Amino acid sequence: MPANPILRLKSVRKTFGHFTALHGIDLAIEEGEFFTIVGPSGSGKSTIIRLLVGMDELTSGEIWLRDKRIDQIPANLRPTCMVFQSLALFPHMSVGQNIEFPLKLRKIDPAKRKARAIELLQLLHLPASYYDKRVTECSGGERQRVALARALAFDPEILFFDEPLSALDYRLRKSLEKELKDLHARTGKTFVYITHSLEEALVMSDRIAIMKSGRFEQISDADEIYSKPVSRFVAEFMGEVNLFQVTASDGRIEGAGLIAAPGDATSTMAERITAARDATLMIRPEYVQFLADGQVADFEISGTLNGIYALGSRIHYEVKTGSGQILTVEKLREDRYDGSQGDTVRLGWSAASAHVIEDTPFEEKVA
Ligand SMILES: Nc1ncnc2c1ncn2[C@@H]1O[C@H](COP(=O)(O)OP(=O)(O)OP(=O)(O)O)[C@@H](O)[C@H]1O
Repeated sequence: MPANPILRLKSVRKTFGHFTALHGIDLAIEEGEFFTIVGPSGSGKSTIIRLLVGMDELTSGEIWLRDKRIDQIPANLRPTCMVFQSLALFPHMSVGQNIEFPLKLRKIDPAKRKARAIELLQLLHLPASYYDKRVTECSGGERQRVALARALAFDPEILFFDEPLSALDYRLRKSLEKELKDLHARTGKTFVYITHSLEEALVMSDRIAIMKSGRFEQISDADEIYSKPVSRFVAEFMGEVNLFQVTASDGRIEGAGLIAAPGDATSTMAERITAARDATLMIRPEYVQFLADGQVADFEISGTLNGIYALGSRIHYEVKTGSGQILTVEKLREDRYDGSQGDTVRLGWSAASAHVIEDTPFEEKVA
């Protein structure tokens, strides 16, 4: 729970007829944080943003901006700002006029407006000469920057982003991700960003909320979500993963052909597995080793090398176990495993690199 939240959602529910899009969610976002909400299509990301900026009404619950309740305040009076997915720049205006628009609304005099617009162009790495350029003559990436400059000209308390990069090509998206992160650091503003792209979330965010069917499954930093997911859903959403349904009795872990070496390393895990109603052992592909003859590991499993896939700098190996499960092993190109399809292999990993998922859904509690 953040110490100094700028934005708080308390039991926010949203229904459309009989359908519940948000199930009473709680959330607190820290001042100056880059907070990303990520989840599959239809999980409720846009619904949250629409409620936050006032484009739609809550069914029940409250939204607070610092110590002020804002859910009943009309959109145009909320001190927040949204960068739309479709940019909504004024096509008949120049870049400068677009950026200055919010300042003009506030009746700031022309010389000051222009100075601020040029400052913002520079902040967004656009040349000052773009001030007189027509928006229609800008590229897609440049328009995104102009839209961001205009959003910053509003000087909002919080900037909301609704998938602003989704329409751009891969290279441009990658470079704008880094620029947005950098912009966040330079402005010190609070950014709330929604995306269905996990990669985007990982590159930019201080914290990530994973959404599923109108609820948050987990809210944490990227590292924790990746290495300690609270559910199978989060584990799989965060990338390639090997999962084993396991049970434990008398300190021994069993399941799906796994061999767990008894001892200190696995006994704490065994206790957690015994206590859990439904436990899954998780190991990411990059932590799995091909074991040499005589080599031992905390966890071991045998199988047949089923496929080898070169992915540029990395190689993925698919191994089929005795129970028919397909496991993935990832190696860097320089650490490639020297084997061929059809080989019998032994895989192993340490208890420290594995994680037990107790499959209890997570809800952040807000005081
Ligand atoms: N006006 C509406 N009337 C009825 N159902 C709606 C309405 N708006 C959203 N929904 C439903 O609410 C759920 C959440 O929608 P939302 O747009 O928030 O999802 P999302 O996570 O943003 O998805 P995407 O990534 O596809 O944009 C979906 O099942 C959607 O069909």
